Amino acid sequence: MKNNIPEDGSMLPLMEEFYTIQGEGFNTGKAAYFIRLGGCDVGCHWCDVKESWDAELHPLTSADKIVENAEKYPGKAVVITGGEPLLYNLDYLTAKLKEKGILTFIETSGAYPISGSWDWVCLSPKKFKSPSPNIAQHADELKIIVFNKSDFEWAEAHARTVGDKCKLYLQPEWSKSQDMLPLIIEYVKENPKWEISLQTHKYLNIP
Ligand SMILES: C[S@@+](CC[C@H](N)C(=O)[O-])C[C@H]1O[C@@H](n2cnc3c(N)ncnc32)[C@H](O)[C@@H]1O
Ligand SMILES: Nc1nc2[nH]cc(C(=O)O)c2c(=O)[nH]1
Ligand code: SF4
Ligand SMILES: [Mg+2]
Repeated sequence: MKNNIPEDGSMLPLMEEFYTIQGEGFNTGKAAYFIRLGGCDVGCHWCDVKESWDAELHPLTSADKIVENAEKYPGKAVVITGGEPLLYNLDYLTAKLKEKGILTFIETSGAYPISGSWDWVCLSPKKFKSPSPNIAQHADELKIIVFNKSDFEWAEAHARTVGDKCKLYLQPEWSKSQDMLPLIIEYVKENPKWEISLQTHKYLNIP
């Protein structure tokens, strides 16, 4: 029990859940049910969901209830995000989802050790709190947020930590997109192992 949150993952602080289209990265364009867990201590100054940071503001919800909600939708994939979802033990939630034939995708900074059983791991490491040891080996996708020029070198350092099959994405920080996109475009043309990821849901005006 940490802050009244059971460590077996049976109850999780749920900020919001919504059925939408994955807007970012490899799975862009696919229908998915998003489960956003509250709590994050990474502290990215440009984070687009700062309301998620304080776990205590988000009601503890049973993992069974979350699965029951996810099951109602025709899209058979969930994205577990936050906040930082790996603050919690996700073994129980992901096992139940998979029992129901639902694909499990995660969005994580990697700041905490991996738990859960995943069909797709998007690792988006942050300068503000380094990824935990070995998490890079689990990444199917490395998604680096580009806030300034120095982030390209930082991206390459992280690319050296992931496996050969890991997809590599550069995603502009939303408020810096205008300035960073021309640099990202040139970078990808010169270094085609990288691809561009955009937050397409923000252009589409969907959650
Ligand atoms: C809000 S985070 C939650 C999951 C996890 N804490 C993480 O950072 O990966 C979801 C995704 O949004 C990205 N993101 C957050 N704020 C952003 C911003 N202002 N511009 C672009 N991407 C952003 C993160 O890097 C991450 O890939
Ligand atoms: N449509 C949509 N796609 C997303 N991909 C990652 C998101 C996130 O906040 O984790 C996100 C989100 O908030 N909405
Ligand atoms: S790690 Fe993710 S949720 Fe936490 S502050 Fe950074 S972008 Fe926001
Ligand atoms: Mg988002």
